[in-house]
Amino acid sequence: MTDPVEAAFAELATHAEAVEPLHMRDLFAVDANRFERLSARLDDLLVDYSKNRIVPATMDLLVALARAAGVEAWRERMFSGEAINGTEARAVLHVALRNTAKRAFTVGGQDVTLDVHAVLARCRAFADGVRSGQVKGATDKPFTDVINIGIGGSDLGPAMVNIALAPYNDGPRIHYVSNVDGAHIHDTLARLDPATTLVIVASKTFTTLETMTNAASARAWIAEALGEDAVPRHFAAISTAIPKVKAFGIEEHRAFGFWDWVGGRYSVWSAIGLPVMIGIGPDRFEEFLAGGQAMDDHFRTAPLEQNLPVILALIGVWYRNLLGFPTQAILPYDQRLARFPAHLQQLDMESNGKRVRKDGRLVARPTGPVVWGEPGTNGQHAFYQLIHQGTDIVPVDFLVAAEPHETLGDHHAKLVANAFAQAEALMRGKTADEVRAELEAAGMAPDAIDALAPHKVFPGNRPSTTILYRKLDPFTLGRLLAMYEHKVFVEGVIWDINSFDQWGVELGKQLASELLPIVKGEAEPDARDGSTAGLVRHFRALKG
Ligand SMILES: O=P(O)(O)OC[C@H]1O[C@H](O)[C@H](O)[C@@H](O)[C@@H]1O
Repeated sequence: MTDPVEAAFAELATHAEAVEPLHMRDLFAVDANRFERLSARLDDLLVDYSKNRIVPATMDLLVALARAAGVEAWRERMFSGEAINGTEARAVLHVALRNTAKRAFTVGGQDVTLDVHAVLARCRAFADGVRSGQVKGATDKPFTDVINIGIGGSDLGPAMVNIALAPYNDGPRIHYVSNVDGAHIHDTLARLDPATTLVIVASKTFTTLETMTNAASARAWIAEALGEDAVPRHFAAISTAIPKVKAFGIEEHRAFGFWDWVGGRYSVWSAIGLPVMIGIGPDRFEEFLAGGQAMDDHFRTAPLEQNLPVILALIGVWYRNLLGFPTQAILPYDQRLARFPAHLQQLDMESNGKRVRKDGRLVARPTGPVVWGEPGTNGQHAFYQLIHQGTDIVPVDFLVAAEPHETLGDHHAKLVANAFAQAEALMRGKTADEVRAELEAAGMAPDAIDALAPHKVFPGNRPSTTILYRKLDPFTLGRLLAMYEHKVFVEGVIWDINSFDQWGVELGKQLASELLPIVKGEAEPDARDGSTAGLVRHFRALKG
């Protein structure tokens, strides 16, 4: 009997042959309702996917693929706390962290709701204390600055949210140090006064080399300036490994826990969000959580055909597997989403950058794309050339707010006009006839037109999805982030991979610990490969 997923892919492959030659210009011309047919919304949040290389029948076949892959059943398995992260035997329940409606979530038969809300209440009290100045440093001064020391999921999520919600930050300034490169912590500490600085060490495992190295340097900075006794007053920690936190010298009442059923890249909703909470306040942080939950409810209950994360995932699968596009650009026309592409890069590439299926067999087709991006309009003046006229097709997500936070002349209208113009240009393109007519009208000689015209042609038919929302407030940011999390989940289900482990980061860590004594000159590189040995020797010679 044919595998139903393979059968659905086979049908899609036949369909793709019919769709590939079609140009979106013509599809819009013949279907006045294409936008209505190929867009979906959740309240103010609109996903316009009509500028993609699909016809309505494509979505029917893709939804059939999702059903064949068991997306609905897997979704329930996730929400019901089953250990769907098979290689680590863990549940995947970040949705339980944004449970503002206090629904019951269980892991291994245990309701985790009380635990989640107990930690949230402790975070809330601590954040309020720091914000009001009740929680003070060792010299009785309130904290003006907070440094979050973490990396990966313990950095990107909160750092991204902090920038996104800057207009709501009415608390201390929040800084993020992640890289083990001493330049990062050095340049951050150089601007700060230890007497008014709180350091949060954020690490799920509390063993990560970068974080522990930076934490030790920050600890020495505090101890040197204010004395060893000041350390407990200037430190807090967020981790699933509370005994390790205590061993570092951070007191239990300053330690905020989370659980192994929260993946690092999904942890901003947990105590890992504490620096955000200190910045914007606990009430605003709860609005962010509520936004996440609103998207969870939508994802769990909306029919697949109208389900925003499912639609985004299916378009992703269509491009990756049927049309063979290798990357996905995230281009927010919202400057405060500057780190959103980097966060989604970790979310998507660490989750779906997998080559074996859940049962260990090699995957049948390509999995996660390379995810990248920068805010518009900046990217327009940098890399959009390739998106418009390069040889690879790059599917794009544009993110646009209807309302800005500031009323500054016509900045926002210009921003939005550019976003819509890019989507239109990618879709329409510019034909050779149009180019020639334009050049003729400008009075160019026929020979010169012949030479220049090919360079000025835009093939068009380049796909984009536009995500339009009222305003980038905490609630909306929560919805956007949860939407992409579920998108990645759905794609992982279709590809039959485990989206919740990350073994691919381990080998480099292992080799770095072997190479450290060699780099330091305490051991010789003879046993390494020729390149590594050569690099070590040249490095040693250069550093003198
Ligand atoms: O929070 P930590 O345990 O310090 O881990 C920090 C990060 O490093 C790891 O190598 C993983 O790739 C990430 O998923 C994780 O978020």
